Amino acid sequence: MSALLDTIATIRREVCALHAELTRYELVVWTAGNVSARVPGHDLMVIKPSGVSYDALTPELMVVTDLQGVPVAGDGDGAWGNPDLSPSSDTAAHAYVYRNMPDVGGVVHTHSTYATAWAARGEPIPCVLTMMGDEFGGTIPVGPFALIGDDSIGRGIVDTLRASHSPAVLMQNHGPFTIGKDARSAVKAAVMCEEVARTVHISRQLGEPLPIDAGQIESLYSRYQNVYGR
Ligand SMILES: O=C(CO)[C@@H](O)[C@H](O)COP(=O)(O)O
Repeated sequence: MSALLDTIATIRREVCALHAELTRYELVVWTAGNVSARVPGHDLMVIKPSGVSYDALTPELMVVTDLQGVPVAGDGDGAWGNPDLSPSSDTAAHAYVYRNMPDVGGVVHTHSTYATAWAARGEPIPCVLTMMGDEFGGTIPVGPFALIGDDSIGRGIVDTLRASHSPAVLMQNHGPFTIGKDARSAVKAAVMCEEVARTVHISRQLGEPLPIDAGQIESLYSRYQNVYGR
């Protein structure tokens, strides 16, 4: 049990710290965005509390839930988190992803401006930048319109991302959700998603961006995923 408590304490620190990246890269306003991480080897996840300012977040305020999104009380000494706080309102979507994508260790949701502008139009972001080939392996897809409150958003994320290399999906009229092998990777995908959404939008103001050949996209993706940074 103490090994699990140590693991949860570490993940709470990581998840808390990663929320500072959302503000650093200006991906969120007010409290509208969230990071979660799976607790490896357990049917548990750690996510931010709902409606708490980013600058007020501390590791102790992170909420531990099961993979149905239900907060867990732990051993009653408060070591698993503050039982008085509700988990993020997007918890059900994060939990659905963890239940259905076993290799995913982190999930991020933002309403970052340019990516959400594409989502509002329901338009996938075409792969016209080498950075997109590297990180997304092609187009960033659009997921269905879905309301918060049940598994609809999670199902839309999983169904869309299973059919794609992309770790990012633009949920229609809502905003981006990103996944990664861990929470840091999912945050990186959220940062990259906003960056390419902005660049492709600006490019379009100048004319029609040039497509990249599918074979070249595969080469970019393969090098970046398997060689870059090793
Ligand atoms: O999209 C929405 C609400 O429509 C959410 O992303 C919330 O804005 C997230 O807030 P928290 O519950 O995580 O504080």
